[in-house]
Amino acid sequence: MALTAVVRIPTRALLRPWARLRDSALGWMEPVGGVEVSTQRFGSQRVLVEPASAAGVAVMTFKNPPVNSLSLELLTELVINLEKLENDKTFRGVVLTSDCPGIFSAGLDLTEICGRNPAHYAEYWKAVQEMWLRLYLSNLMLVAAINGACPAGGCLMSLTCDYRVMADNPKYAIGLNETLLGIVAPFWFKDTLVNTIGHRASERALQLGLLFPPTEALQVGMVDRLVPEDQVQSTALSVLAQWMAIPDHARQLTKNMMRKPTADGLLKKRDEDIQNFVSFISRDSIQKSLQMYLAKLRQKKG
Ligand SMILES: CCCCCCCC/C=C\CC(=O)SCCNC(=O)CCNC(=O)[C@H](O)C(C)(C)COP(=O)(O)OP(=O)(O)OC[C@H]1O[C@@H](n2cnc3c(N)ncnc32)[C@H](O)[C@@H]1OP(=O)(O)O
Repeated sequence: MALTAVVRIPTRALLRPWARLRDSALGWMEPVGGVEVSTQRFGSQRVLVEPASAAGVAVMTFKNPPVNSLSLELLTELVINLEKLENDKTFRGVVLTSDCPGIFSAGLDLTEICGRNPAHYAEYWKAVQEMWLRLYLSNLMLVAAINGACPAGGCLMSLTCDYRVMADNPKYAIGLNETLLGIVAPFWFKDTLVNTIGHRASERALQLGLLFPPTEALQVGMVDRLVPEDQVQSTALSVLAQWMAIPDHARQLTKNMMRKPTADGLLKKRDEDIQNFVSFISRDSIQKSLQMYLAKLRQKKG
């Protein structure tokens, strides 16, 4: 469709920005009693979903350049697209990957947690929680095709998947590096890591903010397989093909049995976790650390 084409947006979507994002993210723009707007205003989508050639499988590609940072918009689109895939019973498995060369995701968008107000921090953190809960408890089989750097929130996102394939390129690294920024990975980040690589390895990795190159990530169990860069997505798809042989109901119940207690840890105290985040991130000392870190990232080029 040409960028200037006119579509009708339902009035409810104009009244509620969240609904508008929903509609634009998924192309659910129904031609019912609204006002006309140009699609140009909704042109760039941050999460692409394409059916793969194998039946029942989709590829979800994050497209939020330059580094796929987890902005509020990206998080929102991700959750909405996942929900849409879950509701469409033809899909059983999804590969999560990135469209940004050399970067899977740079993690939380630092501009969302730096220099904003408490209400924004609360809204943002709720969206981060939602992303984690939805991915971690998804009934779908999720395979991360990690085709680039994967720090912090990017690593968390990949850890919610059922299997991780990473590009065997020593330039890339994966890990929860929060302490290097002077911040602390929350308990549910920690729990997700412990469930993946065990307690001792997590303790060391979290305290030191370790970013593992691919070979070490494989050794510690943070990723399941390394392949040449150009085979990451095809390998993820073939892993999914193997998982598809398992009856869904048995696999889903097993996944839920393994993960629900961890998710319940957050579900029981979501509001408290938001309050803790807001008061932690609003501290002057934390804001200073984040500003310095962002400035360092920006200076790299100069
Ligand atoms: C009690 C409860 C307490 C709770 C505490 C809070 C818990 C918070 C939990 C999670 C934290 C996070 O996820 S924080 C994010 C951490 N992420 C990182 O440390 C990664 C930072 N980025 C990089 O290392 C690199 O950018 C890269 C390896 C991902 C890519 O390198 P490359 O050289 O290709 O690109 P640049 O570094 O030049 O970056 C390009 C451009 O993007 C900006 N950028 C990078 N990362 C982020 C980010 N995470 N958020 C926002 N913006 C980012 C970077 O500044 C450059 O911008 P400019 O083009 O303007 O210079």
